[in-house]
Amino acid sequence: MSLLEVKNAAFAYPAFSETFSDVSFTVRKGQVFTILGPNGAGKSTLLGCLAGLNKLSAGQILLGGRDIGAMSRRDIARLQGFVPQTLNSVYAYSVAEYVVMGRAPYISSLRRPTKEDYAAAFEAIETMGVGHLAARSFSELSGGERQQVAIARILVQNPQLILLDEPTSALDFGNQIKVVKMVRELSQKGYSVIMTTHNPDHAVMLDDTIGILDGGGHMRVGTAAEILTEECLSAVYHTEVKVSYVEKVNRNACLAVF
Ligand SMILES: Nc1ncnc2c1ncn2[C@@H]1O[C@H](COP(=O)(O)OP(=O)(O)OP(=O)(O)O)[C@@H](O)[C@H]1O
Repeated sequence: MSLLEVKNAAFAYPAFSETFSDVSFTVRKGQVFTILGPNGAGKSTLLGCLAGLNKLSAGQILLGGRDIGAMSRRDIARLQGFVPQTLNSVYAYSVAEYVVMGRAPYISSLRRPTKEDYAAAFEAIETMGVGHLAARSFSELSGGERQQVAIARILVQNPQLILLDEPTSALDFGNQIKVVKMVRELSQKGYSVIMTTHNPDHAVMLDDTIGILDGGGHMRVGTAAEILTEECLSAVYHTEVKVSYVEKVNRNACLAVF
């Protein structure tokens, strides 16, 4: 059984025409599914549907075999962690307090986080290389630092499926690659990951399944070799793209003609 099954999904914001329709794909344990597509194509909206936050107008999403529309937030959170694109914090939580909240699906409302919960939080903070930020206030962090801390919180939540909405958007060149490598490592450990990105090279590096939204509400699903072609990328991004093998890095690179 697939961990996630998306069947003929469609979504429309109230009073708007459909953002996307007839989107179908499955994600199994350990699989990375990268979502590409131009600005406004519906990547974040689709991720919101997969997280159970946006209600489909047609079709069905099954998480662990259950219709996500019929699941409680707590049940969803035990299986799935979501890092949205914008990370606001109204309260002045420290990074450690923010990350330990990832344990919430396992802590009853009457219990405070234990030493073990904090130990798991500090381990995740170290894994993300942000140990130096542990005592800082989350609301004072830069956008990129918040993204890294938010991923640490998801690691503490220990879900089977991790949804990352543009996890590299605010990151410098080195930290982008660090996050892409971490996604690959998570999949090797058996986590399933769905992430959106504006950089097709990230999909090349992850070399797994890709769904590309075309800006007209349709999603094409396939392997990196099937989707990351000059024809497909040039058509979807409305700019001439060349895909070239680069021996020095031993992979294809997607290059915009300038
Ligand atoms: N709350 C809303 N009400 C109405 N329309 C919305 C709402 N949120 C988003 N949209 C519209 O839905 C479409 C898809 O938006 P979405 O944010 O999902 O795109 P995206 O592919 O994630 O874009 P980007 O790459 O720019 O982040 C856009 O046309 C956007 O303007």
